[in-house]
Amino acid sequence: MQFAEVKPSDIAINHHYLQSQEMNKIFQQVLVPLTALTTPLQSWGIWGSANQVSTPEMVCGAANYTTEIVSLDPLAVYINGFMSKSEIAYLRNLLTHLARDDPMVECIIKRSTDFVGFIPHDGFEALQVVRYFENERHDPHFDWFQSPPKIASGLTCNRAASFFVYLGDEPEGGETCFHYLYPAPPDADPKKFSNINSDDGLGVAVKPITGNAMFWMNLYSNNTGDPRVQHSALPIRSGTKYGMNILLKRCWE
Ligand SMILES: O=C(O)CCC(=O)C(=O)O
Ligand SMILES: [Fe+2]
Repeated sequence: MQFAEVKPSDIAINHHYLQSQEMNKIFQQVLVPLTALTTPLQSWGIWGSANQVSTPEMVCGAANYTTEIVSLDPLAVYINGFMSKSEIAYLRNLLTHLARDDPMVECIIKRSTDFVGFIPHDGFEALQVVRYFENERHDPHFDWFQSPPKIASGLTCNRAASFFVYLGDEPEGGETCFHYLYPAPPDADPKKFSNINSDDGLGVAVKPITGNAMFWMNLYSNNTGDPRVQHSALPIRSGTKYGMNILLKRCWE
């Protein structure tokens, strides 16, 4: 089976990542601060651990996803059907007035908390929804902070792991590229994955399929950041892409 190859030169130089004032205004009141990665974390400690979470039966279906391990070390997992079409429709309809205690937000946090299982953590940051228009992209970056912030209690916190959930539409382009993960094997589903044609032979690109998600670890167990999970989003060639970051916190003394 042939994979469409993505060349490193396709990967982001001048990305425009939701920096317009207009977009910021739209999302400021929302659940969902559209923060750039460098924005200080206003929300440490607000989003909670499992015991703060209710089960909003009305809007939150039973988890109904399947998983495929993309990389064992660093751990990276592809999730089929992490969010259902109706959950995504609900989220996208309410995007501009969704409250922090909205049952759907609680549902997503609960599902994510269940997924991370035994991984030591301190709850989640506020959800971040991002939108890309044509030609927009996200340059190679880490989700973990190189200088992790100290919170009021004196603890230092960083992003232990990330989920990125594709919320539609399904644009041309817009793949999430992991530059240092091994390429997809020949029997991987080409609808979901393609390979990066890099000099070092590494790299996998994940296509934005609505409802599916990637999960990966950002920190080693000694809390230092793992450079192997550098990633980027390729430019949208046509269409629009919505996605959601669900970022797992970990704090230490
Ligand atoms: O848009 C993507 O595919 C990835 C986005 C991302 O890495 C981020 O928002 O931190
Ligand atoms: Fe990221």
